[in-house]
Amino acid sequence: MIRIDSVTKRYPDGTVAVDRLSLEIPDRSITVLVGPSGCGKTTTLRMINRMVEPTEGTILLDGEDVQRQPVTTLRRSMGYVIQNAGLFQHRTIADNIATVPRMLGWGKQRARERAAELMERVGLDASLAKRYPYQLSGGQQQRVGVARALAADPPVLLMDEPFSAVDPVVRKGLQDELLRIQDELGKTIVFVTHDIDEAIKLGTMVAVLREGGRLAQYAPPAELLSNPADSFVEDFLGADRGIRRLSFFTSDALELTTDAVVQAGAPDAPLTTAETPYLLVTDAEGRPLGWRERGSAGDADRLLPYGRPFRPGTDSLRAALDCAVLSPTGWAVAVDADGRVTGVVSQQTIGEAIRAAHTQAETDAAPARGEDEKVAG
Ligand SMILES: Nc1ncnc2c1ncn2[C@@H]1O[C@H](COP(=O)(O)OP(=O)(O)OP(=O)(O)O)[C@@H](O)[C@H]1O
Repeated sequence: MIRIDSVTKRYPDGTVAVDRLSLEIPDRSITVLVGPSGCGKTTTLRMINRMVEPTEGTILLDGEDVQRQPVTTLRRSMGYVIQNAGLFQHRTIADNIATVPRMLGWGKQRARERAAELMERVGLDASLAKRYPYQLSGGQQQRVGVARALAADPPVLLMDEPFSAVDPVVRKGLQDELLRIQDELGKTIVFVTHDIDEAIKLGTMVAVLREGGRLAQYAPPAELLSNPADSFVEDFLGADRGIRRLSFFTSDALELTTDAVVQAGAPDAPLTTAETPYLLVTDAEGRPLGWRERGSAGDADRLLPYGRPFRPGTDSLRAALDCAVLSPTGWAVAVDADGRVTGVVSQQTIGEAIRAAHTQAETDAAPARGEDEKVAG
């Protein structure tokens, strides 16, 4: 575990970049440092691998002060990824990835095999191995940066705004890839970003820093969204935190109804509990085609679009609500992994599920707060 214990960094010109920061960074999870420009994120990250030395305080790695460890040994246990990847322009992709293994004395063949293995892991086609960085897109270069940092299999990855320079679509791909790699490899990752949405998506724990390098809040993302510590954190989280919080609630408890689902060509189902004036029409395989009004013939070309369906359990309540809001009927369509309709659900039912999820979250949080009060008392 990495423990940052009351660390301060004062640069020679007097700038206090980090002010008495304490953080326990859990093993095998992603901890995100987020905050406005100049709040000391990069300085904090660089103190972990001693590219910057603290003025006061200690940083412990597995209980040992990093100051007491030789810099080279320390850095070998920590992969480092930066914005724009920082690749060696005169070396091929494979050689870039194999840099650290070669430095560690691995043979050429073994290092090359490791590079090929990592290219596959980060989603790069093997045909790119012999290219040079300038022959790759920004997103591909960033993947190479991640592969290079993983090459010697270090337990820790330090990532400084690694995805900031690419467009939103590529960025989303890189974030998803990082979460997948993290699931497979279980690294301890410290990730710096100024983008709160990225922090909320990636972080198991999120440290929000404010200017002057002071910690504003350290909490799991769902807790940040539900209980921002103060107005600074609240402003930093942005306007629609209530909606974003719904991403952390599962949709698997939503009560779906199949009463309003009919196959193309079938007559209306009798009015039942699902008293929607619309029926969802599916094809013979059960895939959604669109909505038709009760009593209408339901020609395929006159159906109302059903919007984007959601998958109960896999997708969150936010996704379910989004489907319902986008649907012209106000009902969301639920599908299984094969895209077959498993039922429909109204905005009203989703609203009830949201209220129930909030109540549950508060009940779950209450005993923990009680414990705190006991300790404080
Ligand atoms: N070598 C240095 N000498 C003096 N001041 C520095 C030095 N490096 C950083 N600073 C200052 O320390 C503060 C924190 O900088 P740091 O780069 O850690 O912030 P950051 O949160 O990573 O910012 P950004 O998001 O803009 O990259 C800033 O005020 C910066 O100007």
